[in-house]
Amino acid sequence: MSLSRKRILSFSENAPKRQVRRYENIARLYSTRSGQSHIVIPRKPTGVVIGRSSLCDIKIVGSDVSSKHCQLTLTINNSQEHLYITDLSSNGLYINDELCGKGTNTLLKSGDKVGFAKTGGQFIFRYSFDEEEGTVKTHKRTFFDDYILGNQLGSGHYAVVKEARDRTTGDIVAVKVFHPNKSSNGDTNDAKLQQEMNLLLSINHPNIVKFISHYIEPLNQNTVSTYLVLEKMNNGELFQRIVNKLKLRQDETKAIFKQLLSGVHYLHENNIIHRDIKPENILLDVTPRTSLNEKQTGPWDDHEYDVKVKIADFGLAKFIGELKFTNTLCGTPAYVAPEILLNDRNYSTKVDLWLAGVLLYVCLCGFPPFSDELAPPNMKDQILQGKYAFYSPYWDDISDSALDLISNLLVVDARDRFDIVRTCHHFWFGEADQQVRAVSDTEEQDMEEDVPSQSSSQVKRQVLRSNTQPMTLKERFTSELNFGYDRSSIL
Ligand SMILES: Nc1ncnc2c1ncn2[C@@H]1O[C@H](COP(=O)(O)OP(=O)(O)OP(=O)(O)O)[C@@H](O)[C@H]1O
Repeated sequence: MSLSRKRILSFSENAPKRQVRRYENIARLYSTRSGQSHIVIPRKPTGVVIGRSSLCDIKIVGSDVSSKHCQLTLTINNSQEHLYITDLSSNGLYINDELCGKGTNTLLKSGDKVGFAKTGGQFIFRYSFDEEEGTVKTHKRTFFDDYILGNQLGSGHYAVVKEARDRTTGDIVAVKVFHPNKSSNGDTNDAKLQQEMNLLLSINHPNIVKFISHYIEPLNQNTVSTYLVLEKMNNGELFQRIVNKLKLRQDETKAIFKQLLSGVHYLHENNIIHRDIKPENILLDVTPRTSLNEKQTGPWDDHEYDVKVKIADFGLAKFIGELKFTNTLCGTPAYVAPEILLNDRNYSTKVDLWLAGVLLYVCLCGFPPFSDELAPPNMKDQILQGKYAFYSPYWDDISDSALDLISNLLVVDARDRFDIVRTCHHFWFGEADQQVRAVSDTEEQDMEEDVPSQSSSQVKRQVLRSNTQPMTLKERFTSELNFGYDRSSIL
């Protein structure tokens, strides 16, 4: 008889007066020491206690093992069984060489190393359904089955973002780990959510950060953590590019916007409204130039061969809840469309065009069109009234056609605002980059001919009040750094 069989017997023998009940196995602990027996864990609904006492369900030996060292508890989450291990010991329970701490609950994953104090031995934990072929029950793969988590890339309001490596392909991805949420109870909303997730998973466009997969991992009996696996972008955010350069050239902005609007168009065709387009959510992948003779794909910096622009964070409300998402948007209103501020539930895809207008303004002059420095009125009222201007000297060298486009995007009444198709076809995009790069007298003449007279009346060039000074993104970023960096409060 094998030693592991003996362990099962010791489990059954602990209930001599009751009917001996045999439970199916749920997992095994494989000893890392040769000669030491493995432990078989039964699927006992009331939990399994492991310790030195013969009253335990599973008895283990070791001078510093506590009489009740730990308890394993079975939970079912999203139709999936998991075991939690609770540390009851005085001398320590170790998971993956880390001390758990008395009273703590830890979710066990296949491959975890479990140590019982110093003398109780070390074991590798595996769920039975991970290793038994032909069983009816299939173990839904967990995030940790598929990926190895790496360094943190950053953090936002709702999540931390980490790098991870695909265990099978070796591909590097970005993983958004959302702050823990209450676990669901499998109601009909789950089916709807799953449907919406499937739509997000099907989104495939060169200017949208690819959504690869998602996992809902239980943290304990009541909470879950969602892992969103995303294509990893390698060169940071548009935000940082604007901060580094103070503002972007017109030709560069145009090349970035052509890509960005192509992504927005695709989202709108799929009935997805982003609602949070801002420089932090536009990520970049830069391919360096191999030599200065290599022809660039666009008006990029000298060392850059190509800059790919991708929109991140679409469909976020699905993961964090509609109310929380809208509240967060309205908490940092520089980029919020008026209809969202007014809590109009009938908002449309036009919301994203307002945001594109704000972003275009920021790219070209380096500061946002609505801010408290420009008060009165306060920022919220500036947005609700559509009160902004193209201040001299910041906008002096920017072509009228760019101003015309912004004027057609920052329109409070969404019905009168440009939609994505009109925006993509705006004549600013047709202007030759060469002309825009260095504004010349000839160019100004050419553009005057281009600009329809009706649009030029909307262009509001204005001289700033003498006591007003708009703060650039860079100045906001630097001053926030001095007071402890919370980027979410910058814009
Ligand atoms: N797919 C990705 N590839 C590489 N880095 C990413 C990716 N997604 C997010 N990041 C980085 O992770 C950090 C946090 O991103 P996250 O989206 O959580 O926050 P945010 O968009 O900056 O703010 P919030 O979500 O609060 O609006 C950012 O610095 C972002 O650049």
